[in-house]
Amino acid sequence: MDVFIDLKQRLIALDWGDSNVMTYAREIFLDYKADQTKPFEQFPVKKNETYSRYEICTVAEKFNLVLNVWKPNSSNPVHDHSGAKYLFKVLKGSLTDEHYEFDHHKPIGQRLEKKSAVTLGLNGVYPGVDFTGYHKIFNQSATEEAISLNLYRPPLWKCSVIDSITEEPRPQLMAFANSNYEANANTLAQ
Ligand SMILES: N[C@@H](CS(=O)O)C(=O)O
Ligand SMILES: [Fe+2]
Repeated sequence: MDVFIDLKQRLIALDWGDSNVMTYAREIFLDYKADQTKPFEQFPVKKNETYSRYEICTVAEKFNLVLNVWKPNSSNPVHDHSGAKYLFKVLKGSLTDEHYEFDHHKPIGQRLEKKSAVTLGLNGVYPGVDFTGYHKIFNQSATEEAISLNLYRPPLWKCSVIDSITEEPRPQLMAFANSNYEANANTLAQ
């Protein structure tokens, strides 16, 4: 069952050349309601991972849609999106997004400065559409898994992670827990 088919079709129908497209995508995200009848069992956190990424849809040069499934008490490292803008919606549990400023010229221990934080509950949608800096997302719950649906424009496939010890940016390629999800944008377009 493709629980995201309607959402994908609405996103694909947008004009991705329009500079306001993320605002329209945000409206679509606000409209979309998580179905609470256990539709996410097909997306477990993989063994040895604290969170797993599932590719839901990629439309080259336009956007990609990624489902992130977070174990209790888990976080990703502070990272950027290589210039891609993003949005996300909480489909299960609650998640916090912290934004940081990274200054390579400062001494280690002071290079990352927390600028803001937002915590979103079920069906909460990230409030911005323009942020392209450094951030991390985490699940503060000690007991509950959390799930977010993240949208990136253009598609996110690499980022820079700030190493927690050296505080140097380290390039990283995004790996997906599903390598050939059946319902990609090409399938939809046919
Ligand atoms: N791009 C992040 C998820 S989010 O922070 O946008 C990751 O894969 O860890
Ligand atoms: Fe991110």
